Amino acid sequence: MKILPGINKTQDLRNIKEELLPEICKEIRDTILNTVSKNGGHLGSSLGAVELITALHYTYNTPKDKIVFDTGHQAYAHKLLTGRYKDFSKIRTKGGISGFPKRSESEYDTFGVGHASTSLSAALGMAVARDLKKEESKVIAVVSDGALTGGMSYEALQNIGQLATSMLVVLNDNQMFISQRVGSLGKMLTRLLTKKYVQLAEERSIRFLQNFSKLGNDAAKLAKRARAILFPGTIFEEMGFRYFGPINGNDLNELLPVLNDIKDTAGPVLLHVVTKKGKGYDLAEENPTDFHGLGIFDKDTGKSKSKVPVAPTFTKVFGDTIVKLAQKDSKIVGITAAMPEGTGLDKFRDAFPHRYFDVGIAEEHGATFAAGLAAAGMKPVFVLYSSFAQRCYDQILHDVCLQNLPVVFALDRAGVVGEDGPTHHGVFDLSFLRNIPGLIIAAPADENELQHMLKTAFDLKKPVVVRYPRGAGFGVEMDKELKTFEVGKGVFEHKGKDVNILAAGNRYHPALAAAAILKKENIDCGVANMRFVKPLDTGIINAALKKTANMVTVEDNMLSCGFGSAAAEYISDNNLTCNMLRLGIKDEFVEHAKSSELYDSIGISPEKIAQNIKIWLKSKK
Ligand SMILES: Cc1ncc(C[n+]2csc(CCOP(=O)(O)OP(=O)(O)O)c2C)c(N)n1
Ligand SMILES: CC(=O)[C@@H](O)[C@H](O)COP(=O)(O)O
Ligand SMILES: [Mg+2]
Repeated sequence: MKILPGINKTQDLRNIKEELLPEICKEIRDTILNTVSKNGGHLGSSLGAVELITALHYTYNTPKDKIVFDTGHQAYAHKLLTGRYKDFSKIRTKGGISGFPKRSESEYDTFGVGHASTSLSAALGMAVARDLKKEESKVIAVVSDGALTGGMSYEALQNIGQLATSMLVVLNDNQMFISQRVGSLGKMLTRLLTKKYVQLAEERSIRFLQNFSKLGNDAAKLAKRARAILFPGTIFEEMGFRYFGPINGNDLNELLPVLNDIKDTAGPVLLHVVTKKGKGYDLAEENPTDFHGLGIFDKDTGKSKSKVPVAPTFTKVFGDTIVKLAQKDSKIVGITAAMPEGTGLDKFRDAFPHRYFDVGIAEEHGATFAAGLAAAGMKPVFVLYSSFAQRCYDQILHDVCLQNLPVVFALDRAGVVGEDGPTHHGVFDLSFLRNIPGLIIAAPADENELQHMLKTAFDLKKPVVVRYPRGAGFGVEMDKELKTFEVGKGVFEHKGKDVNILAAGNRYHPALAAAAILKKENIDCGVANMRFVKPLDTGIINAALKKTANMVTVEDNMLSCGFGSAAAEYISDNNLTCNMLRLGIKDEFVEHAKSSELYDSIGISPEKIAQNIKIWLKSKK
């Protein structure tokens, strides 16, 4: 008889005898593996954090005590222990529970996550609120080694040290990001894991303290400083934390007594736990990058069961093209914020290791680092997911565009991304970038255009954003030779006499399909491939309006301030006569579901574009 299905709230867990916890952890692991193999999702981090999450809920009085997860891709065990066992089979599916902690989903989800490095700030806010309200509760932030590389984490650490309020930071150190860990912080953590080193450093510190004890108060200060040099774990201590660890975070026998011991410690405490990414599933332990986040797969063999796309992904085309361009230009350097595989920059890394930079989960730094490289004559491309580019708005504006520095931003995962949901949809970039003077924003229609657009971006010697979606291309023919597009010029072949669609980026091919549907109903619909959102091809707008006043814009971005808005601004500023329908994302966050389902529900799939146009044209008569 299974125990896990009977746990509906964490008090049920706490009522269970400690000896049964390993069995519960096993059930959690089996459930995670079975479900992720069917639904896809974040496997390795979740498997690695099973004991840690179980021990935290067992020790602390949740939900009164608050656990704040960082990034949230490791929290499946938390979902299973907090009343979502039954819903777990629908995780990441349309209408099902989210893959990330989400406040609207459960009182146990204290803070919504998806983007890294927020846990320390959010947990501090909760701890301070508790103090101000004179309440009694504990606050625990669970942050992994990767998330700790993000700048926000340091901003929070120094503020926590300053405020010195009681809270626990659990550093879940699995020595991995999605890819191999990078950065000097990781090196420091690795040193801490070398037990011999730790013991030696501790002994030396104690001897040092004893030798200087006759110096009174000064000795303590001196000794503290010396300890920081001898025992690097004390970087946290120097920032105002009491540091405990490292302990084995996959061993309940180590976790439970330590958590119990430190539970009531006043002030900021940092507990360093060491876990194994993919724990309990050999294939994931051996290959944590492939099993970080994945689609459906056969759990016996680990082989993907997702349909193999016929066309190359945009990511692959980016990777291949950047290598091609860099072979001819030694000034091209590539930057990623901890996502070499996800962005396709791994190919560039392997070809040009000295021109490749993984800056960690540090998008803000990455953008200004690129600006510095450009200021010194290099040609940087910073490739990142559109939604993570939200992190570096000011760096793009203030450090790159204001100085007109030639940085190419390749924004992968622009538009809806599917099952990761609202934290990850890249549907804001056109809106938040379009207002930056001097920035060129390109939205290639397909994978063939992407390769030409990347060449164009470097040729322009200006700040350029090239945005393209997640997943496979449209299967169009790929030109062998790269060419340069004329900036701000699109393509408008067939001009419709009943209506014209102006399409941005990957909505061009669906718009063509929509026009074909409309043709069957005797509606003559033209389609323009805009290629650039800024500068806008206003010649296309003029040409379209010469044929008919009926104009439709379509984009996989927010309607507010997006591509359609740009067209509307031009029409209004020039007193043009136009009946306009703008298709895109209304003023709400897009939930998780398959991308195809989302295109449909937003109204920008071929069928829905055609249907929307038909209804709209009818309403005009
Ligand atoms: C701001 C931001 N940038 C990038 C990502 C993509 N991302 C998700 S998990 C991850 C690696 C996280 O490493 P770590 O925090 O150590 O957690 P682990 O995967 O090892 O459990 C990255 C880069 C993100 N979620 N948020
Ligand atoms: C948690 C996180 O931010 C990443 O793991 C992200 O989910 C990866 O997305 P892709 O699957 O699109 O690479
Ligand atoms: Mg990690």
